Amino acid sequence: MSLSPAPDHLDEHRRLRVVHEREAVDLPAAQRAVADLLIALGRDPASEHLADTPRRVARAYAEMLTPREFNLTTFPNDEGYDELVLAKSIPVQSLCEHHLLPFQGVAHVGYLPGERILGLSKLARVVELFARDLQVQERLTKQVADWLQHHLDPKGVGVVIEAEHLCMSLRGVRAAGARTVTSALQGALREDPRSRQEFFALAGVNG
Ligand SMILES: Nc1nc2c(ncn2[C@@H]2O[C@H](COP(=O)(O)OP(=O)(O)OP(=O)(O)O)[C@@H](O)[C@H]2O)c(=O)[nH]1
Ligand SMILES: [Zn+2]
Repeated sequence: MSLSPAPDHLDEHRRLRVVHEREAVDLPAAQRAVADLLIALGRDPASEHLADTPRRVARAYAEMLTPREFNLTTFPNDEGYDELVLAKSIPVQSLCEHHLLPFQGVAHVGYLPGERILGLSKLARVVELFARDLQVQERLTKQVADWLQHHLDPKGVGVVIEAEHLCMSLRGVRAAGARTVTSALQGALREDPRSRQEFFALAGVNG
């Protein structure tokens, strides 16, 4: 068996440019708002220590809320691979929409291929596409599963996210170390108990 794809095979690679459709962050307005917040917190934004803080914070939020663009590259599933493909422990960093504090952890994203298989890195890119937003973990989990089902049209999709929310560890209930687990399933992983169990076993979660 040759490891290099035949030239006509290369032509069948399909790329879909994925860009996010969210409103761009208004940096000057965000900067003014951070300066106002510092004043409200009893701090002096004109002091030498804090002079650059509004600009830094505005840029930090803009970065955390802006996913990178990417190509969704798929390949024909010529060998008819029909077992699970699972990317485990993809880092997830997002912002809780209630407190604007980070939540972070890992995502396990799997699918049962149909006609096409996906470039492996794209599973992590899809997680980032939805994580760089103001989120709740449940919505993030479901958006990743629904998007993959829609764009890849596999036989099934499974997503598990395990994350620690800083709003639950630094403040409020102060339950440091508590991790929240959410899952979203589509297609055969949702309908077929054996596939579902296999997905949760491979992801390391008791389904
Ligand atoms: N379901 C869900 N809740 C979240 C998520 N992130 C944060 N929360 C919760 O959102 C809730 C907001 O509750 P509120 O009572 O309005 O806010 P709060 O007074 O700051 O709540 P405490 O955190 O309990 O002090 C809290 O229970 C948070 O733990 C998430 O991703 N999913
Ligand atoms: Zn929160």
